[in-house]
Amino acid sequence: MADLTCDVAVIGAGTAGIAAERSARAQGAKTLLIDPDFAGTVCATVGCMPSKLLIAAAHRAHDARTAGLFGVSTSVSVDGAAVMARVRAERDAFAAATRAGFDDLPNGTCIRARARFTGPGALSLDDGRKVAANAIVIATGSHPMVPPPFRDIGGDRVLTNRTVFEQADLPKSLAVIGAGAIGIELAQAFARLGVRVAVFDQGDTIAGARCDAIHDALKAELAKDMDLFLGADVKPEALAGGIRLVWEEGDDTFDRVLVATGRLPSLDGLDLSASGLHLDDNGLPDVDPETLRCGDSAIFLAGDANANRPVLHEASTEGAVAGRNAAAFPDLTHATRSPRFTITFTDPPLVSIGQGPVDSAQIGTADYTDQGRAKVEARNVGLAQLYAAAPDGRLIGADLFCPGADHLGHLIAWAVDAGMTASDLLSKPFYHPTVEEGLRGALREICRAVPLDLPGDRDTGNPPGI
Ligand SMILES: Cc1cc2nc3c(=O)[nH]c(=O)nc-3n(C[C@H](O)[C@H](O)[C@H](O)COP(=O)(O)OP(=O)(O)OC[C@H]3O[C@@H](n4cnc5c(N)ncnc54)[C@H](O)[C@@H]3O)c2cc1C
Ligand SMILES: NC(=O)c1ccc[n+]([C@@H]2O[C@H](COP(=O)([O-])OP(=O)(O)OC[C@H]3O[C@@H](n4cnc5c(N)ncnc54)[C@H](O)[C@@H]3O)[C@@H](O)[C@H]2O)c1
Repeated sequence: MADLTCDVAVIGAGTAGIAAERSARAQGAKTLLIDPDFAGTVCATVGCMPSKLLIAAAHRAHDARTAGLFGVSTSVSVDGAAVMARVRAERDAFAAATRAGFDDLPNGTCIRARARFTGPGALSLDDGRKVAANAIVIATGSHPMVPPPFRDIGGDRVLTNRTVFEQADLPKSLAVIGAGAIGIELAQAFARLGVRVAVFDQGDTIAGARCDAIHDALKAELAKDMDLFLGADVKPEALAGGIRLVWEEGDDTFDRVLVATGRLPSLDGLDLSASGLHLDDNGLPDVDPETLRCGDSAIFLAGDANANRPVLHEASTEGAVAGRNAAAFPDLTHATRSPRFTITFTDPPLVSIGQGPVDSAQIGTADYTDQGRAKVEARNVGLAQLYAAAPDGRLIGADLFCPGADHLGHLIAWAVDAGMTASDLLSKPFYHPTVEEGLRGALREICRAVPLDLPGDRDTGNPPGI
């Protein structure tokens, strides 16, 4: 006999879980939202927001340090304790706002407990209560994967995203293990705040960059602020108050190590084997990305927990789709997924949209080292590559590493999503002088190669100035 019954039980009150509960309730379902902490989301507490707060401080330091270029003199000093205090204060406000949202849920919706499966529609809570649900949404997120040699060291010398923002002050030196999104965003931020930083990755590619020209530009830009060791097999040794790293070509000692070697779906402890789901060799169920349904069950898997698109807007979308379908089960709606879209918040940002160079018939390149607005701002680095399909020049994706790429990336993602051709986008107004107009060269290149008519009433020149 269950202690709690509902139409839809959502496990995990993060971004995907909150969206799932809201969407299921909007369909008229009686819902339960189960979480041991209700601490706020990973995004607000130890993810997107504190990392962007640290990056914002680094931008200020960098702008102040480079102000001399514009004839503006400043003397820059970084108060590490104040930097970290602001990160935590603003982060706490974001997390508090998220937590306040739980108070608005109907009485009895929030269940503070850790859940595990005891059957296909049955959960056991760690407070001893039993839950029976018509459908269940798993939205338990992901956690940092820490390789054994670093895990074994322990203490406060080995940091992850869960602990790095709790540091009272900036370290003097920091080794970052893993040159993925987390690693390079934080590495560049700490370096620009005056920390000596070295980044080590066992692979040869930084942040999954998909094309050589972008990777080269990214690597060159990062190397201005830090030492980069790619293809490095690095071993740690604990020292009193620090940590020594040894790799093939050398060794060095650091105050702290930040491990950012990837994230794993948080499915351990859910006893998925009792759920009736068919699990693959990695213990993962098969998930339909359009319905978020696992196999032919009444169980849905959304957000980082399915490891498909582990970024925030996708967690939110997947939660909404899973919640709606769980409430309507077995009457499922298939969602149209938007193009894949990631932004890594380096300076300049690294952006990847939709399909990459290997899938594209035509590539158009925009060089930002000689682009008007970029030069005005002394941010003239990097490039953008736009990808189009044959035979019509329809835009299918892009890679960018250039000033304003986080905003340009949205324009391109929307154009890809809308099925626009290079000619369609080129016919839109481009203000001068902006980084947006830098894209016109790449669009024209695609139009000429397809070939597509260039919009007749637009100027075909693309000077950096004027
Ligand atoms: C440092 C960092 C920076 C990032 N920056 C960005 C960024 O700039 N932009 C971006 O788009 N994405 C970013 N991300 C990724 C983004 O944060 C995640 O994709 C998103 O937070 C995933 O949301 P979620 O709902 O899947 O998981 P979460 O928000 O982690 O929620 C999972 C919830 O499940 C609960 N839970 C776990 N197990 C159980 C259980 N057995 N029973 C009950 N509850 C359970 C947890 O307590 C937690 O509340 C970043 C991530 C990190 C780590
Ligand atoms: N701006 C953003 O949207 C943003 C920012 C941060 C994180 N995220 C999300 O979080 C996810 C996880 O980020 P992440 O950076 O931890 O993972 P990641 O998978 O992106 O990168 C991990 C890196 O660590 C390397 N690595 C793995 N094991 C190693 C080892 N033993 N020694 C050295 N290097 C090793 C890998 O080669 C890889 O380059 C991302 O995929 C992204 O979805 C997004």
